[in-house]
Amino acid sequence: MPIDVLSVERLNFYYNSTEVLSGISLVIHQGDYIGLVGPNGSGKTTLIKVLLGLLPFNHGRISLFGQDIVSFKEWNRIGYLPQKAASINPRFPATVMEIAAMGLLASKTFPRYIRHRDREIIEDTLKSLGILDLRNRLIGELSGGQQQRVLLAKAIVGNPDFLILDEPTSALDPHTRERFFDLLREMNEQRRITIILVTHDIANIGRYSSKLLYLDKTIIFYGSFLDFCESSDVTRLFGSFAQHIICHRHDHNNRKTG
Ligand SMILES: Nc1ncnc2c1ncn2[C@@H]1O[C@H](COP(=O)(O)OP(=O)(O)OP(=O)(O)O)[C@@H](O)[C@H]1O
Repeated sequence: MPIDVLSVERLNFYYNSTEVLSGISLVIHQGDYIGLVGPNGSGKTTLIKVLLGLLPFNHGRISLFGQDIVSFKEWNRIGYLPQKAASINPRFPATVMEIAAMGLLASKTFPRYIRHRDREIIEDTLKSLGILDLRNRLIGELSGGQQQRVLLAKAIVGNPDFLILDEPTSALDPHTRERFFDLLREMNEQRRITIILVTHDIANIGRYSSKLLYLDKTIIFYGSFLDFCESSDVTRLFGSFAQHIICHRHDHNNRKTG
């Protein structure tokens, strides 16, 4: 039986005494591509940080690749792009190539140095994100969108099994955004990489992901787009307008591609 990429049982998380995540239970399978949506302050980033072991949770249980998070060590299997990619120290003395290389070094056992083949992999990744020509520039000298692409390169260069992206396209121009989503689709469909994508772009989310996770402190909806679009519970909860916005684009894309 295949091992679940992620399993969460009855998770609760508090900041001080304020409950931010309540009774979260979910299972993510290999190859799932999940759009994580919800209003501002609904706990999306907090959930991601808890899943990455960056915040200690109060109650519940989390397993990654079948192992309890408490003893999990294979963090190199997970690529992560944090939300505030643009808040880079302008004096950070690393080039684009060096930042991207960090994502590859994390997955290496000793000796940890970059070989010729690694350099090719890094350059291919930079090229796929349209930033190969920036490879020798210092990260602090780049624009917000360029910096975001560099951090994306770092997150995906090690070919992770599980990719978690917190609003990855907020600083990208439309052309780069489309290229980026094509790249994610290829990683998901051809390499079966599991993806969680946090986004506020609900009008387009159905074009990219296969499942929707709607969070508002607790899970409001988690399932396929088909279920979301056909559910009368969803209509009651979100209103037919919001449901239509999400489902219309999904239908449109299915017709286009299918
Ligand atoms: N370090 C912190 N200390 C205390 N409260 C926090 C902290 N970080 C976030 N919160 C609170 O936790 C709640 C969830 O925040 P979180 O950033 O997870 O939401 P989000 O869904 O990612 O929001 P957004 O869509 O605006 O990015 C909010 O009420 C926020 O104010």
